[in-house]
Amino acid sequence: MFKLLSSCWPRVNTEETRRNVTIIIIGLENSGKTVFMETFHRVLPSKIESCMKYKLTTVLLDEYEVSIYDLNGDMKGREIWPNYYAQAHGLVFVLDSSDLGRMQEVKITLTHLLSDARVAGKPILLLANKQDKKNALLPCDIIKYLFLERIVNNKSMCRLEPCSAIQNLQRRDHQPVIEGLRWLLAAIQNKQEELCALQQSLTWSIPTSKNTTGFEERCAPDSFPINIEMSEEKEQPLGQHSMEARPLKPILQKEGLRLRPKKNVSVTFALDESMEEDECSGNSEAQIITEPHYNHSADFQPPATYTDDDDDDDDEYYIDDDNLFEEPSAKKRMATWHEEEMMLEDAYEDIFETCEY
Ligand SMILES: Nc1nc2c(ncn2[C@@H]2O[C@H](COP(=O)(O)OP(=O)(O)OP(=O)(O)O)[C@@H](O)[C@H]2O)c(=O)[nH]1
Ligand SMILES: [Mg+2]
Repeated sequence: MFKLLSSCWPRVNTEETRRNVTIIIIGLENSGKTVFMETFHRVLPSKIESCMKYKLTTVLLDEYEVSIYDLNGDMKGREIWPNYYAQAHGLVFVLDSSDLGRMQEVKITLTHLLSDARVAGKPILLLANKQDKKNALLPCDIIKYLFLERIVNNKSMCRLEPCSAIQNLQRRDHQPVIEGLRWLLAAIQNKQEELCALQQSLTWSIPTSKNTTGFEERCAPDSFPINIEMSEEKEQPLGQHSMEARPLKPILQKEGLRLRPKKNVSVTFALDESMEEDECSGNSEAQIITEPHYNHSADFQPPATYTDDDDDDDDEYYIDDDNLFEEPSAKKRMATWHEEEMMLEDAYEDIFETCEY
């Protein structure tokens, strides 16, 4: 049934030391998932297998052997996604940043996804694709539109990576998406113990090729050379500890609390307890972020002041505490939304009626 489309797998002496990781790449149809897979296939040593329901690409990146299932995003395809949740160690969710009309659908789909027990606790990389398009939303806008702070309401680590699959392919600048993948792998490794415990507690089957090992094997010390010693605490049934809804504090990866207005930056969400002291120094910023400030009207009010603390004209801004995700460019864009804004305002009303946090 499986058709081997290509095989350019290099012989690696370190094969036995590679860590096997399974990832699913999902998102609405037309968001660009398959183009990303082409990128991975082009720039990384890889092999592809495909069948009617999915395309499996296995790539080598650093010390990892990563099996990535590219699942269709149409309604029929989405019905099949859950079959893969338990198998996946982490998720890539691709969204079309330029498709304002479908942001509500993205939000509902993401909310549904993240509330699934088989997904809870697993790291998720959000690729905010099609940033090459004129009307593409910036990360700060997307965070607001999707209520990301709230829907990533479990122990999941979440990174939002603005990117363009097409531009990546054309310019051969694959850095953002490869770096995003590296982040996901590192986050998976950090969560590995917990993920194994989660997988063992859930029994789901997934179609696998004869070349793909099952999750149990992947979790075995032989195939995942990290020495796993399950403490009694880790072996406790999951659900109370790891899936508990907790407030999240967004942090800006590497940039601290500094934003460059013209630059698209990655944004990582982390749990309170996983934040380092210096990542939320002063605490006041994070405190304000977790306050319930996503009320309907406030979201669309023009952002307040931005202050450039230094006089060096370096075009960087320190952002007021209560506007962490506002950038001047986003501010300008928000001011010019018309029909789309109205539509999304309606969507927000729906969301507030249906979502409990
Ligand atoms: N402008 C632009 N177009 C893109 C980008 N990425 C993908 N596309 C286009 O979006 C369309 C859909 O891309 P696919 O990769 O097939 O989308 P998909 O998410 O795999 O869709 P399904 O398989 O149907 O779920 C194609 O016409 C791509 O050329 C991008 O970064 N910028
Ligand atoms: Mg596709």
